[in-house]
Amino acid sequence: MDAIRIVGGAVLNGEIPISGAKNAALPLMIASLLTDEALILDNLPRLRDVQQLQQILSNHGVSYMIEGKRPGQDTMAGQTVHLQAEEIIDTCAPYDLVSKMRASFWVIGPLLARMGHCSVSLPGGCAIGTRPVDFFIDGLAALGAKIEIENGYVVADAPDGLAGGEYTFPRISVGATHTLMMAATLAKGTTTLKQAAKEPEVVDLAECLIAMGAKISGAGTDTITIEGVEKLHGARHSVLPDRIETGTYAMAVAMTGGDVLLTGARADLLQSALDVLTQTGTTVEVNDKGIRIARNSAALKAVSVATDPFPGFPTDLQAQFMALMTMAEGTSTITETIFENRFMHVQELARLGAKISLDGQKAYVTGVDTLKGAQVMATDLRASVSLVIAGLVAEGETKVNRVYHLDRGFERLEDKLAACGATIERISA
Ligand SMILES: CC(=O)N[C@H]1[C@@H](OP(=O)(O)OP(=O)(O)OC[C@H]2O[C@@H](n3ccc(=O)[nH]c3=O)[C@H](O)[C@@H]2O)O[C@H](CO)[C@@H](O)[C@@H]1O
Ligand SMILES: C=C(OP(=O)(O)O)C(=O)O
Repeated sequence: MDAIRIVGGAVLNGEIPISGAKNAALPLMIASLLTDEALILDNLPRLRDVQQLQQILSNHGVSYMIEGKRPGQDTMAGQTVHLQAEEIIDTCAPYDLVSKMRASFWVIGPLLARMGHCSVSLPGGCAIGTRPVDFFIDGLAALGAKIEIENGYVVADAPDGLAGGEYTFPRISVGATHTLMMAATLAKGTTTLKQAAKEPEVVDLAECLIAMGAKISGAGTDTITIEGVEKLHGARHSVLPDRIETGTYAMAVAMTGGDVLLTGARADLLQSALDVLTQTGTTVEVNDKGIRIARNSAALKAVSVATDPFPGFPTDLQAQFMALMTMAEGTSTITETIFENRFMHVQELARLGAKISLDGQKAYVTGVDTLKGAQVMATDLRASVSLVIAGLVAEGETKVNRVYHLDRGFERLEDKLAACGATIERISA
């Protein structure tokens, strides 16, 4: 199995192109199930989760065609992919496929809306908490579906189609908002979703659905209204830049020092994280090409953060920020409020010499002068990349095992960092 080998100590300088967002690409691909015409997605990142979802969608009958590059086009630019579900050939999403990633469960919304029936295995995804699906079940029931859980599958029926309804999410859920919004586009009548997620990926999906003929207003606020239509049609949509990839590289540069332009990044997608970085003493400058991150030899200041739904500090950047704080001056308190088990990186950061203590949902990180390279591994995607960030400054060699987690969500990670001067490579462990 591959591993990432890093020799710490290099300062990062140069440019890093930001890819299309994994967490927007996945629901956008799933939206292709809602129409028999082609959905063309530009700027789709090359990621393991995208490949995995392609397999799941192909099981339902979605054809997948990657457009060749035009002459002169950057070979590293995101892909353009045509997805077309001319016919749904299978309404069952089986355990083997769905158990590998959380987002695959979201097919339940479009399949039920288009076909009036489906059975979808309970999902997998990053091991960061129990991650129940009660909001999906209650929300789809509010749209008239009859739902049973049978042998690990959610079996959903709406033989006469879904009907518009009102659902208030008990707490903010990105995936349940995506799913109910997609389902409601083909329901008879108007649906109101209250306390909906306001994440940029929800807005991106809504924009794509609107381009497909859906009638949606309020995406990006906490109340989304969807007036059902009889049919959706094909459309072309470009996946928005990855705010978590952006924040990850921003923290890497803050960690090593240097000066890097994150090209194609959009500051409005992660303002809270950028504000926190500024407080650490890192320079954050927005220009017409993206976001420039720089830090000279001045020490990093410890800053405390609590994760929160958008526009708050994202839980998907919590591990990376913790890595940064391991080298800051003073003690930082990091509070995780979204997932109950998202501190799995703490013990691995400790292997590199970090000083972190845990008390329930709070981590207290006291900065140290040096980290030292070691063999580490993580159990989820963002935890894995936090170890890469720490490895970039740790003395000597760090080997990050279980690299498949990184491949789920970071496109060409080692190439992007190496191009800015990091000593990092993929090796066969
Ligand atoms: C592929 C993707 O986009 N994944 C993102 C998505 O995950 P995901 O959509 O799974 O996360 P949610 O927003 O649904 O989860 C938020 C909280 O709600 C709880 N909950 C959710 C649904 C439900 O039916 N019942 C319930 O209790 C969850 O356990 C969690 O505590 O949003 C998370 C929060 O920003 C991010 O960390 C993930 O990277
Ligand atoms: C938690 C994540 O992904 P997933 O929801 O697919 O597990 C993530 O992207 O950080």
